[in-house]
Amino acid sequence: MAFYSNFNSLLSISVPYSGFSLYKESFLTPHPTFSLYKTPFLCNSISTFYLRNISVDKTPVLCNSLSLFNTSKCSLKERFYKQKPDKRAYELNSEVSPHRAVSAVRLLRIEEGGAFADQLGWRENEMVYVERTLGFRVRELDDRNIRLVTEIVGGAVRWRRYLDFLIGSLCSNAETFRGMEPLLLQILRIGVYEIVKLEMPPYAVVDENVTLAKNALRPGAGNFVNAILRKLLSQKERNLLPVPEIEGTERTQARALATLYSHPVWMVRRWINHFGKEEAVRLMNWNNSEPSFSLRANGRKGITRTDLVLRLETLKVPHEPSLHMDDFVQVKTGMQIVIQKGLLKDGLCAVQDESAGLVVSVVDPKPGESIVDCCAAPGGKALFMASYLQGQGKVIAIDINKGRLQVLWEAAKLQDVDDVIRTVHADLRDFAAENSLKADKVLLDAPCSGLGVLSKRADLRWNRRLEDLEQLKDLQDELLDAASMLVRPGGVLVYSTCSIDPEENADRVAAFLLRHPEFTVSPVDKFVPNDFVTEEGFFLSNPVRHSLDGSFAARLIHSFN
Ligand SMILES: C[S@@+](CC[C@H](N)C(=O)[O-])C[C@H]1O[C@@H](n2cnc3c(N)ncnc32)[C@H](O)[C@@H]1O
Repeated sequence: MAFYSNFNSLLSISVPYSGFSLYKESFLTPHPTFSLYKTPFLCNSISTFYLRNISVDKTPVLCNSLSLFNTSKCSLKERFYKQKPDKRAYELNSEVSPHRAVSAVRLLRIEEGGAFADQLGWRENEMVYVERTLGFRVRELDDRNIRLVTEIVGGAVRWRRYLDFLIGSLCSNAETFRGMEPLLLQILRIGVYEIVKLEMPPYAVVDENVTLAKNALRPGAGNFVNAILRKLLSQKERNLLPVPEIEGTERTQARALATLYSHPVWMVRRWINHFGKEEAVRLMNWNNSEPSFSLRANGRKGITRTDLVLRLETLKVPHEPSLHMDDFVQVKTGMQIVIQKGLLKDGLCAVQDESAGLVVSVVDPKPGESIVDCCAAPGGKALFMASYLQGQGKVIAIDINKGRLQVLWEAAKLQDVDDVIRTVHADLRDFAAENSLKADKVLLDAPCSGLGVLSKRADLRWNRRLEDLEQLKDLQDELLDAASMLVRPGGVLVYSTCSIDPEENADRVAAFLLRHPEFTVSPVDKFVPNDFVTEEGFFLSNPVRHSLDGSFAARLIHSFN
């Protein structure tokens, strides 16, 4: 049995305080369109929290999962009520440091699945969440504040496991840490990250985070933050910060490394297994470093790399030309300025990692060709391929996700390549079964673990599970089979991922070739620099070796008969 919830409906749930996370997860897993609306409030050890439905469609809410909460200890308002427009004008609180307040709320939303850690810049509606969560207004953020939010949020997400290890070691017992309310934990993570990793002036960090906790929660929360951060400072000043011991069995060593370098244990074990301990540590260091971004000059709009460099110089954005791709420029800092000055909005350039550009080099698109991009959205590679066609030929961009496909289409218009792009909203497997289309070139940029892009996608490491990899492998095989049906005799099939995991890459290609003897490997050495070519003739960019995102591509040729 189900009842229905509308957009913006709120559901309130009261549970024993210590079980907050468990109850919340039990509800959110089967109901992904809900997210935590407000920090839970605590009264007599009962925590009441609100979940908001963010789906625009009516969402069925299953009574089975509701009954999860119907134990003797907890109560649930099994009634939705429409959220009233919030007409309250929140009062300005000028005591609270605005970038810390915004960072804490953004961190909270990332953990609840309502925001992404790789968000650059500022979204107009973000202050609404901040005010609702904190119950007051904070001062306007200037450019420096916005940069700090990006840095603190990215860092606190990357270092989450290590920060929690330190915070846990400073709590009087494990229960105190486990039962901590979410906003309080985020404030502590910010404080610990600022002291330990950013080495910011420590007493200011303590004062500012205590003020935030007092105002956003209650005076007792401020005292708690004060106690934890002061203990941490004292340990740091005496060089006594706890360090996980890397000793014992392979498993315990992997656990300690996972804490020290802040990654999930299963990932560390897998990388030690595939690449060895030293390479795994180098990879984790890369993932924890501040990401740099690359811009691709849009030749279709007549913009050369020299033009782009001139614009970046005028804007005083530090940059370096790419060593591997003629149209690309690396930008270490200052992406905020690039966004604000409209370079992306005007379609003059696009944010694209060189590793993604090199995958397009492996496809080698030429004017007049028909190209199918099987998993095309949000469109980085499809748009770059389209720019090579110079108005002749076509790129058929297929994707199962309508919203992301719309993003691709809007970008195609901005970048002036919409004349050669056609979008198709479909499951590739159905499309291949129902269409007799045969293209010159087919790119399958498959859904993957994304383990090659963890420096840019800071929260991804915490969202991936080992089981996901197994499921992805099956999907990748199915999509490869489907993509192969769209290649003409003598045509090219490129399989790519943004993963460095051999099981998603070379192993998938080997399994495909066993099922499809009509395809053979065409080595990629004619298309990318030798340094990126593996022994089997595949393309592989390695974050540690090339200082780029990790990605993989295999070029396969269909026989003529
Ligand atoms: C790695 S992303 C593609 C990135 C894209 N090529 C780019 O350069 O921006 C994988 C895409 O596969 C799409 N996808 C997943 N399963 C699919 C399916 N069965 N059929 C078509 N697209 C699918 C996802 O929606 C996602 O947009």
